[in-house]
Amino acid sequence: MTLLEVQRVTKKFGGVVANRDISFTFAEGQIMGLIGPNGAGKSTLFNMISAIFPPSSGQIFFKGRKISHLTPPEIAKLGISRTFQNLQVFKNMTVIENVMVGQHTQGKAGMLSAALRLPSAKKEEQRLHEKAMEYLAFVGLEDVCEVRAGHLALGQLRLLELARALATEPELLLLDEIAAGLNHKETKEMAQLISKIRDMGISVFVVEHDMDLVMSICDRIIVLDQGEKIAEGIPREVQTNERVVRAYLGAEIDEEAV
Ligand SMILES: Nc1ncnc2c1ncn2[C@@H]1O[C@H](COP(=O)(O)OP(=O)(O)OP(=O)(O)O)[C@@H](O)[C@H]1O
Repeated sequence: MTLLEVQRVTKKFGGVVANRDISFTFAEGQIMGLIGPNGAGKSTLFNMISAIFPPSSGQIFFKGRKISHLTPPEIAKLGISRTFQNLQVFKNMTVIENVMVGQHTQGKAGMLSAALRLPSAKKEEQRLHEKAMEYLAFVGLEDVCEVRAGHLALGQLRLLELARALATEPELLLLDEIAAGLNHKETKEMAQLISKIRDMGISVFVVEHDMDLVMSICDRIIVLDQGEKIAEGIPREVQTNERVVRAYLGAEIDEEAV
C-alpha cells in the first residue's frame, strides 16, 4: 500500500527554490533514504511532510488523505512523527519526562480530568509512563530514565529523540540526520535500531549524510540536488547513477575550492 505520496511539490523561499516539482510515492513497510549534497533541499521536504510549513505548490497525501494544509499536531495525530537535525530535547527535564511530553497526542484523558486529578487521568498517566519506559528500554536508555537530559552524551540524546518519536506510536517516522555526530560504533547501533523499527511495521524515512548507513539499511533511496529529484531506486542503482555521482563530486570540488 502507498503510505505517502508527494505530488509535484515546490517550495520557494523568496528567490530560492528549495524544492522544485518533486514527486514520489513511498510504499508502506520500507526504509526510504533521502540524500543529496548540502543545501539540496532535504530538510525542506521533511519540513513540508511534517507540516512545519506548507508547499508553495503541489500536494502531499498520507494514506490517501491530503495533508499539505494540516498543522504539526494534526499530522502527529494521523501517525507521522519526526526527529530534528538540531536536537529538540528539554535539558532540564528528565529522560522519561522528555518522552512523556511527546506522547500528548496519544493521551486519551481530557485536560479537565487531568487538571482535576480524576482517576481516569491518573490511569492515563500510568499507561503513558509504562509506554515511555518500553520505548526507553527499546533504545537502551532505561537505566538513565530519571537523569536530566542535560547530563546525557550526544549519542544518548539522539536515542532519546528516537524514543520520544516512537512513543507517539507513528506509522511513518521521519529521521533527520539521526546519526550526525555519532561515532562508528554508535552509528552501527543506530542502523540496527532503525532496521528493527522497520521490522516492527513502522515505515522510516531517513535524511542522512552517512553513506554507509544509508546504503546498508535503505530499501529505496531518493536523491535531491539543488532542489530537484535527480534519482530514485534501490541503493545499488543510486550508487552507480551518473547524475548522482556528478552531484556528489561537484559538491566535493566546491568544498575543496573554499
Ligand atoms: N526557512 C528558510 N528560509 C529561507 N531559505 C531556506 C529556508 N530553509 C531552507 N532554505 C534554503 O533552501 C535550500 C535548501 O535547504 P535545505 O536545508 O532544505 O537543504 P538540505 O539538503 O537539508 O541541506 P543540509 O544537508 O545542509 O542540511 C538552501 O538554499 C537553504 O538556504
